[in-house]
Amino acid sequence: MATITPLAPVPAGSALKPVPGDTGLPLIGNTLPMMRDPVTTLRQRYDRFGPVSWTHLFGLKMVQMLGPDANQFVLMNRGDLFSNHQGWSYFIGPFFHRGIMLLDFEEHRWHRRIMQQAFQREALRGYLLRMAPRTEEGLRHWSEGSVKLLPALKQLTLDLATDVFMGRELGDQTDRINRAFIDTVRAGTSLIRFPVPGLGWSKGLRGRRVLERLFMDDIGAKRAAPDSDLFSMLCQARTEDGHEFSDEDVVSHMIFLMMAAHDTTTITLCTLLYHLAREPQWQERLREESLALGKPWLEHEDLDKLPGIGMAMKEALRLCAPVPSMPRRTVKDVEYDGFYIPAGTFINIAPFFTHSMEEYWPDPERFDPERFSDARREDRIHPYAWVPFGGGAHKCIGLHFAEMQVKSVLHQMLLRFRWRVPEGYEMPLDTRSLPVPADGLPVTLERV
Ligand code: HEM
Repeated sequence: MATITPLAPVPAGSALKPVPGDTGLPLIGNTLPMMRDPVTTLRQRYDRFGPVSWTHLFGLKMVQMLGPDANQFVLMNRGDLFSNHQGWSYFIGPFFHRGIMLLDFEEHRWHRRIMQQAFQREALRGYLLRMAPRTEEGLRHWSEGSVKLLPALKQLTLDLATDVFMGRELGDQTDRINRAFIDTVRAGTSLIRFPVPGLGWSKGLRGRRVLERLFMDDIGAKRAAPDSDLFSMLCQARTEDGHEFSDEDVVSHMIFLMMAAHDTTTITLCTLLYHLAREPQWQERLREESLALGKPWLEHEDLDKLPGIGMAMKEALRLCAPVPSMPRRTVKDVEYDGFYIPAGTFINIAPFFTHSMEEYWPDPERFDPERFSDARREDRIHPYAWVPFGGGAHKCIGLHFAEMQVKSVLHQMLLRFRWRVPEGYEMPLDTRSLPVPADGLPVTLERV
């Protein structure tokens, strides 16, 4: 077992403890086990070191702060101790710079107040109205038999995003834009973190340029003829005191938003559909709920009328948090749980891990949506035990959008298809970047 080494000496005379940890392998540290199996790796570290420890990851010295208390401390960020910009930029800065999640403190609050206008209730109602017929059109092309759900759902959510977000069809650009998104997202966890032609980092930079051009080319027309899509909403968004986004801001926010929305909802739908395939009694229960609603499409006022889907979605987000980690960097010396973390340290919190802690979640690997029923509400054990959308100032601004989209797609899937997987099938997860089914999630579809 590797020797335990302190992160940094504590200041003279301080009663604080140094953060314990180990370096892992030369050069790559603990990157590979963390990418291959983050939950087991973090569990081993938690059992060995406790909730705060450091190691080398992705070329950095990084402190893992594990469990709900750490989530709360970091996400609430009292005293502006942690920078989002410095944490996330290391991973995705070249590809998503000036995205709202990469802004800090006063500047972030300024942008968030403007962006909030595009996520008001009325705007959301409009997005759902656009989304529902699009979903139906997409699903109409799905045929019975064997289907890989990951690519099919990715295509569906991208089609939805281009309409609901951009207000237009991509036509023959679809594949190129899809590729650009995948490349920008994947580039963040490249092992080679500089541009080498053909490798991830270069592809990510090229993806960013493709997306910038796509939005910049459209922005004049959008400003001239606004509609109910998100791109228009960002162009029009203005606070009461008259603040609004520049063209460059709108483009950066659109690139970030498309990414933030596209992969996360696809992952949530994959997790849901996987568990519902393994547990047909749950699939039937949700289908009955959707049939009882008696509507082919969901409208905004229907969202709370499907309690089973609501619980199942929460459970899917617990079992597979689409944003598994949230990196930050300390901008001041931090004291946490008696430990000393100096300014300039990269830290990480890990919803993926928190959601699998048996200390908080009985039988954590089991798909059990009833955990979230009024009778049980296991998430109430700690306000930061269930954190798929983060918390504090950077809490996901699109969480209601995500809820709408997942419920809307699932409702239509339930009415149209039954789906199953072979007895004993377990979905392998590719956790190198955001967690996705490594085999594309093959299922058998039959019409209802
Ligand atoms: C199930 C789907 C989703 C999940 C699990 C999710 C998760 C998250 C998480 C964990 C964060 C916080 C990251 C941090 O603090 O470091 C976040 C931020 C954000 N999300 Fe989501 N998200 C989802 C869907 C969406 C959608 C659909 C949109 C847009 C339509 C969106 C837009 C954003 C934005 C703009 C931020 C940054 C907010 C800020 O920094 O102020 N997300 N999301």
